[in-house]
Parts: sequence; C-alpha cells; structure tokens
Amino acid sequence: MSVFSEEPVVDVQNAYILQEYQTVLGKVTFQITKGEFVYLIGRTGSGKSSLLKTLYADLPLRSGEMKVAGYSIQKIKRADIPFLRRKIGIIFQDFQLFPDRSVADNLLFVMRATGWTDSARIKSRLAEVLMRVGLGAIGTKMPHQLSGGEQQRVVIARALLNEPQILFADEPTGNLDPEVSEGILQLFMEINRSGTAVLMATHNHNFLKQHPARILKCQSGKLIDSLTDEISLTS
Ligand SMILES: Nc1ncnc2c1ncn2[C@@H]1O[C@H](COP(=O)(O)OP(=O)(O)OP(=O)(O)O)[C@@H](O)[C@H]1O
Repeated sequence: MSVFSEEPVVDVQNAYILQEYQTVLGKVTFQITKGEFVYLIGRTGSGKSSLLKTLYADLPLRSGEMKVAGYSIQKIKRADIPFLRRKIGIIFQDFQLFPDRSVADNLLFVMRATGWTDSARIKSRLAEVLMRVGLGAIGTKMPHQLSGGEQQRVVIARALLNEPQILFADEPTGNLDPEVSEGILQLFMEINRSGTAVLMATHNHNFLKQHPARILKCQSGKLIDSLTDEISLTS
C-alpha cells in the first residue's frame, strides 16, 4: 500500500454481529476514515453495544470481515487483543475507574500494563492527558471525590494515554445530567478535531440536532448509514 493512501480506521465488510449465536445485526458494511466523528444510534436492544464489542474484540466475529486500526478482527489471536486495545480507546457509561486507587494510580495502571517504563515520560504524559480533558492537578484525588463528569473526563484521559486512532464510546453521557453531558460531548469533539476518530453510541438526540455528524443507526437487524440512507430520529 502506498504511504499516501489513507487506510480507513474501521473497515467492516458484510459482518454479522451475534449474541450467543443469535444474529443481532446482519450484513453490516461501513468504513470510518481517519479523524471522522460518527454517532451510533438505535433503540434499546437494537445492537449498538454488540457492534462496539465486536469492533474491540470483546465479542467474536464469526462471519464477515472487520479491520480496526490495522488489526483483522476475524483473525485476531487472543494474545494480540491487548495490542489492538492500545490503538483504540474504549469509554463506557459507568466510568469504570478503580475506586480504591487515586486518579494518577488509575492512569498508571494502564501505562504499566501497556509498556510505559520511563518515569519522567510517565509523569509528563499523565499531566498532559489530564490537562487535555480539562482537569488540572487532581492526580491525588480518589474517584469518589470527583463528580460524575470529572470521573468521565478521567476515563477519557485514560483512553487517550496511548494516542489511539479511534475512540469507541458506549453511551458516555448516559449517567450524566444534560449540562455535564454537553461538556463531555464538546470534549469528544475537541479530541476529534485534533485527528482522533470517534464512534459514539448515544440515546441523546439533542447531540445529533445541535452537533450534526454522520449517523449509523441499528434498526430491525440492519445498520443504516446517513451517508447513503435517510435516517429517522423519531422511530
Ligand atoms: N451478554 C448477552 N448475552 C445474550 N444476549 C445479549 C447479551 N447482551 C445483549 N444481548 C442481546 O443482544 C441484543 C442487542 O443488545 P445490545 O446491548 O447490543 O443493544 P443496545 O442497542 O446497545 O441497547 P442499549 O441501548 O440498551 O444499550 C439484545 O436483544 C440483547 O438482549
């Protein structure tokens, strides 16, 4: 491949998304290019989380092809999954920080697990990602001393540590009030403007109206794409 051609960050061809051998979504085909911002919508139980889990190799892909950040998901070996996860960032609704560790220790845990060893670089990267998400010197605080919005910012900082090509966010504002949610969306958009692609599952249709972007929608066992299809936000 030429160094000038842009390989998509996500390339899905005719994939079947399964939960315990039941097809949740069939014939899924789409691509996400570098630096794109994409919403993922659909009713509860329509398959958003299942699609995201398949993309980050938490659910097996048994039919079709998926390439994520250069890794073939249908072929990936268990031992390579941690390497895939270094190239992507995953953010959930329930913040998933270790409650018994400080903010800095939560981030350090990931850095140590992903091969960071130089203590000066660790320290500067830690400060850098916390600044990036709008949090200053809160490294010594425990998660319970932070608001929900601040905890989600720490989670986003953690996801940014290894400069991922794409962030997969599964309802990242589901547990936050509207004002705080808007701030978190703004943060995702800011991160996106600096070149990181984002695929965000959300039920918050205000986001789509106020900050329009491409939409993928899980509907009746299929994935429809605003690039090619008319998408209804009401059904
Ligand atoms: N662990 C599981 N085992 C078996 N079936 C599951 C499992 N998780 C989800 N499902 C089923 O897969 C389908 C898709 O669920 P999924 O969680 O992907 O939907 P979703 O669009 O993310 O929903 P929500 O908006 O509520 O998060 C549903 O029918 C659900 O019942």
